[in-house]
Amino acid sequence: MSSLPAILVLEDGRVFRGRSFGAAGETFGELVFSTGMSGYQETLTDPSYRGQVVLMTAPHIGNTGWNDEDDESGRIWVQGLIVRDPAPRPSNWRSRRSLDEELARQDVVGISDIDTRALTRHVRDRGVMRVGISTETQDPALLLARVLEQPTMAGADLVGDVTTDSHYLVPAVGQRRATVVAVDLGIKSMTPVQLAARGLDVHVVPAHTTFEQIKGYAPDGVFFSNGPGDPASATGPIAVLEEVLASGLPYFGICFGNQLFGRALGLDTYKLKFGHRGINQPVIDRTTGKVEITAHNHGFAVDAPLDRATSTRFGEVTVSHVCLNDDVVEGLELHRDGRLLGFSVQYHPEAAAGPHDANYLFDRFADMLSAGKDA
Ligand SMILES: NC(=O)CC[C@H](N)C(=O)O
Repeated sequence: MSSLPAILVLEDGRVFRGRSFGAAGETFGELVFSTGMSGYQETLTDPSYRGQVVLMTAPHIGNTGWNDEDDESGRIWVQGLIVRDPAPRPSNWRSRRSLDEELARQDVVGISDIDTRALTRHVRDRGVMRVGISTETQDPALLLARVLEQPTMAGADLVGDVTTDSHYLVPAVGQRRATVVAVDLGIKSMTPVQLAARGLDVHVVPAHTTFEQIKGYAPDGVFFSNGPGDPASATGPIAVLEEVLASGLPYFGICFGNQLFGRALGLDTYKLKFGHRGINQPVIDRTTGKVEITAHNHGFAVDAPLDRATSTRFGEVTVSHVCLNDDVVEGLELHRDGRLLGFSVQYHPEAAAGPHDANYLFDRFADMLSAGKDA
């Protein structure tokens, strides 16, 4: 493992010193923390982390190395990784190489030997902010000047960086029940697999696909995925979603897809102080009163009244799910003429690593699409 010294500078001038981990060099992004005790490989390969430097609050990271199965996409997307204690020797039957080696192989700069508890508490007090990590300079003032030149996450339009170049089909497993177009705003590999497992033919399409092109696949419903950046900046996909809703096609959205649903319905989105990132967040389903333990990765949220429905030009919107930690909106439902037309969640029913409490949402969507076909 490399023993180069490295420094970390926050945009408010706070400095931490550690050691180089993964690739040497310099990197910048928005510093966010994830509280998952496991799942670092899935976190690093989640396209929603584009533009962000991730701090893992679990102190020992890399224990199970890096395998060939758990990636959520084709590469690591985080701008950088901050850990306390990297595992010097991975131990797992699936491990192919160490986390340190994989970071270096993909040229991702990391830093270890950081007091991650102090840094997390700082971010929790002051809010998320830009950060720089460097092995190239040990001068905090120099690095700080470069941190302050970086773009902020508020206003960031990053979907174009992560979306697929072209259409692909994930065919239904078993008997085909219906067809869905899944708009890839940064989709994770498990999501089409979960949909296909429920008998749906899944046409995954690039983020810039028009409504006319979507209709060309003759879908029974439309899905919008998770994704990076500020939902307010995704004006193209929001306009397409408005056309989808006007057409009456059933809709399901996850995370970014929940935020864009909110915006298409005329609700606002806002930036959270430090976001939700982890795999044990309690969320209440307000229809059933049941609590789900869920995986989260979001820095923005939908602003909607919890206590009443909102009338929109597409129908009545209600908040279906709420986070029990802080009352943040975690799900929306749209009803028109007494019928459920669309729903979305801010958290991740496809969670990996993570609990599977929310898996039923994929069943709900598949049932909705096949019911629409029979009607
Ligand atoms: N996982 C996601 O889809 C994240 C959505 C959005 N980029 C946010 O940070 O809130």
